[in-house]
Amino acid sequence: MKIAILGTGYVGLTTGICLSEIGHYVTCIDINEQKIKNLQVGISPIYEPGLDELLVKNALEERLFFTSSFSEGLESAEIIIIAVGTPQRNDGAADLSYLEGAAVHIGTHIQPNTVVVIKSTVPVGTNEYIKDLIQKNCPKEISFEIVSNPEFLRQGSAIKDTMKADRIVIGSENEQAREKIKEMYKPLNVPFIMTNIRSAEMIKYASNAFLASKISYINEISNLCEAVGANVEDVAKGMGKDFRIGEAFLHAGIGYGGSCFPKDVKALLYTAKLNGVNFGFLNEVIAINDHQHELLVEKALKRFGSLAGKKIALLGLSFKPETDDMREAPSIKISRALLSLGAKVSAYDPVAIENAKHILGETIEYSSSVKEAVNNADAVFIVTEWNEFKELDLKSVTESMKNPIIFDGRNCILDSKLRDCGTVEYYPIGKPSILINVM
Ligand SMILES: NC(=O)c1ccc[n+]([C@@H]2O[C@H](COP(=O)([O-])OP(=O)(O)OC[C@H]3O[C@@H](n4cnc5c(N)ncnc54)[C@H](O)[C@@H]3O)[C@@H](O)[C@H]2O)c1
Ligand SMILES: O=c1ccn([C@@H]2O[C@H](COP(=O)(O)OP(=O)(O)O[C@H]3O[C@H](CO)[C@@H](O)[C@H](O)[C@H]3O)[C@@H](O)[C@H]2O)c(=O)[nH]1
Repeated sequence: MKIAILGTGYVGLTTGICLSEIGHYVTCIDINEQKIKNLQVGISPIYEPGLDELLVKNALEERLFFTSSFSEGLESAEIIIIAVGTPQRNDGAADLSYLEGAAVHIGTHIQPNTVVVIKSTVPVGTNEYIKDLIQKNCPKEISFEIVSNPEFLRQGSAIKDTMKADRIVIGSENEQAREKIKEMYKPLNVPFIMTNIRSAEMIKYASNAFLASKISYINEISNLCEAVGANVEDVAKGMGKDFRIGEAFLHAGIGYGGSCFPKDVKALLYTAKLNGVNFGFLNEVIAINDHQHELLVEKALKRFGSLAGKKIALLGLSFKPETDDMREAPSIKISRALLSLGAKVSAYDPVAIENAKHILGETIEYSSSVKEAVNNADAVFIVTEWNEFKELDLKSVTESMKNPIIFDGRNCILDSKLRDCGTVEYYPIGKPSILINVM
């Protein structure tokens, strides 16, 4: 099939790669000309292990193309997928302006009998609104259908999540359009969930808000564990083995971040408010998460009394491992809080430093290795659970620090590693601190 995708962000690009990988001819279009120029020579705007190789492979096999020309990209497309951003507005609602821009371009170039798919995360009612907008921008009356097909991939494992998805949700009011989208995904051999358009739109927000709630729940349990001397990891394991609860998304830590959970929980809350439904539960989910972001600084203040003049080494900047994405990363709030308390911050991340510089500028120091970041530090904060940090030679880390003190925001250091490292003070989340003094 010939498919056009609008947007070459995480979703547009990885969807384009996967659809071409299963044999379709895909043209990705973006208004950002520099992104397109880079993609045309095989340079990806995002980091994910294995993504560059697949990008180049599919481009060389002439099934994956990039253009900033809408006429070229939309010409002869049987299916047009919209994967543009829907960021958060100041009032919490989803900003639909990129979608509205996409509708104008599609209206101008769409051919009869095309199926337009909205993959961007959009509030209930948006598919109908965008269909009308496309129609209004068509030079003449044209017959086309709209399908809601929300995306559930995670950053860092987007290709795998798409190729081996748990389900594909197709929301449509039209039998032929639904069958066409089923056909497009058929080679993936993934279960389909067929709904009407509004339910498909709601499934996406309900899923993200549920996962965010699960994280806030275990984080609040972890705070209680600390207060009563229990271990949240054992508690999560004991809970998760019950198949009705499940083990996933029960890792306590410094709260969720990223380009989706924060904005999508707020957008669902906004939809509830708009429709007169009191969804106060979500306010608690957000409040717990905001507090978790402050936890490492709170713990350090308790330990040191004052952080003025202290050097804190931040290990990890991206909002999660295997991505260079800094959107809503807890490291941003943590850095700013430390700076406001007079501390110096020295940060290391395997891939996110360039993106972090766009947000934090030169307010913090950037190190090119863990060794450089921790040198003479008063404390280490582990902010992102990169494998590199799990595998650290802790003895050499603590020996080069001024004080061998570690605040682990992701509980990623094994007890056995701590026992082998000599003198250390280790403060995890939701479980007892470990204080080892071999002197
Ligand atoms: N990032 C994720 O992991 C993820 C997962 C599932 C769903 N989503 C949802 O998918 C959507 C896209 O997310 P993202 O992270 O890929 O976004 P992004 O902001 O990283 O990328 C969006 C891209 O769309 C381009 N764009 C804007 N207007 C355009 C237009 N009119 N025509 C063509 N291109 C245009 C931008 O230049 C940008 O490159 C959002 O609604 C998001 O909530 C994201
Ligand atoms: O047990 C857990 C699991 C995750 N997180 C945090 O939650 C955030 C989000 O993690 P994850 O869900 O793995 O990453 P995303 O790439 O943001 O993916 C989410 O958001 C996407 C965009 O909507 C959806 O498509 C995915 O299904 C959904 O998992 C990160 O800050 C994680 O550190 C925890 O704190 N504890």
